[in-house]
Amino acid sequence: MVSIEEAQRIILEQIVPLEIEKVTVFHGLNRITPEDHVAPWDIPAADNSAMDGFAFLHSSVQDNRLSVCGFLPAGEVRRETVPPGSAVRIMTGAPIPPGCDTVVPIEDVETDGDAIVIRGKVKAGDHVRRRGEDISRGDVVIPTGSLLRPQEIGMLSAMGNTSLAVYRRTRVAILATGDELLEPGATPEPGKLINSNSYSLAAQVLDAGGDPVLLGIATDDLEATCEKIRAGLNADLLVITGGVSVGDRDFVKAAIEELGGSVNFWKVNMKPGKPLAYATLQGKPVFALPGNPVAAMVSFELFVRPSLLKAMGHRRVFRPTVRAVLQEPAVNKGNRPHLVRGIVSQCDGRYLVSTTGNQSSGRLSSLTLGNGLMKLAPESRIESGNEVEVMLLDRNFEMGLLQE
Ligand SMILES: Nc1nc2c(c(=O)[nH]1)N[C@H]1C(S)=C(S)[C@@H](COP(=O)(O)OP(=O)(O)OC[C@H]3O[C@@H](n4cnc5c(N)ncnc54)[C@H](O)[C@@H]3O)O[C@H]1N2
Ligand code: MOO
Repeated sequence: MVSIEEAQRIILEQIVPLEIEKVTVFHGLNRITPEDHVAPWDIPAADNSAMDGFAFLHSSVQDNRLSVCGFLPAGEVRRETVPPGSAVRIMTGAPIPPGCDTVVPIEDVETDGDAIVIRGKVKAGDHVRRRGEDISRGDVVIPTGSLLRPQEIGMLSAMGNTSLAVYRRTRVAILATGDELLEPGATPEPGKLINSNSYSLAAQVLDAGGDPVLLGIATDDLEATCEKIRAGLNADLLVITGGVSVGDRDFVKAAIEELGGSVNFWKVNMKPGKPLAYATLQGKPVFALPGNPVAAMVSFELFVRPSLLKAMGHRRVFRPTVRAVLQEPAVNKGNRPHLVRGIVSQCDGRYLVSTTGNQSSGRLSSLTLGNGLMKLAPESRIESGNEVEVMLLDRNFEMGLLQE
């Protein structure tokens, strides 16, 4: 049995970045750039006005008075020099005309016929945005390995890109196994239950930026399991749930081996998720996750999600962790590290955490009620009021609430 950390190390060592594809700029959102993006020109391209106002030469002002000799909207260029003692009415974004070095906003002047009188103090260079003050030609603006957020998408567009290279999305084939499973839409008869794992896992794949491919359900039969796994081999990575424990009808490991794959390890020292098997089949990583709905999702979080992200070029592949104050005692009587589902909240700048109650790994509501995982060491007890480390599964609880 390997530890969680050892399992992550073995898996992540084998994951290599996927190929690169070209996408339209805004489809690059949340993807990773495999190349440096260098500024092809200065932005702004010229000194320009930051305000709707009047442009003039600061040293030529006498008695705060300037005569107005023209109008310059954004999108136009004035080539004639503005004479000393004169000002041009200029709109935000218009290039500063020759002979000027300063802008005064409209609301800081009084009009007196064809002249303006500046109220208050104006310093030379005020309200002028300098050429290249955003980015300068030749700057590496977005380095290799950067995550493309909306601001990077805007910057790439400003740099003239209409398409760009990103790492391809990981295609993840998802297979559920078990004679007891029905697809959603059916009403469970005695002995049957609905396949929820395929959909929670597909959602986890989407959430990580991957591309899920649903293979359906394999019945508990070696041949049927082999056939379904074969159908998933054109994906980049396979995720199978159920049939990986020691039951008489647990065929997943045997099917992988039958198809020529090799199991790198089986069983991780954790609860839930212990029976996880990690295999390689035709060069593809195969994650055989336990069937219990919580075990499947928690082991996806710990092992599959970081792998997906690494394959898509990400370097930050692990969920954030915070220290939170326990609101009740937490006990792990077992001999495996226990990933206890918790409800994390914030109060007066501190994180608080309580458990989601019954931690059965068949109880999916232990995840729907919460937003974090705390790892309790074997045979340990942590008293209320002590701090524990919690991995945050989402940060929605930190968003500002609408006032009713
Ligand atoms: N004798 C032992 N029995 C079990 C052990 C063990 O060490 N010795 N381990 C237990 C643990 S821990 C887990 S976790 C489960 C995992 O077993 P499998 O991966 O073989 O999963 P199944 O037996 O196929 O299913 C377990 C459970 O989950 C339900 N399930 C399965 N697939 C789905 C799905 N797609 N959607 C929703 N629910 C699903 C299934 O009906 C079972 O109730 O084994 C323990 N047993
Ligand atoms: O470890 Mo199993 O994964 O508890 O349900």
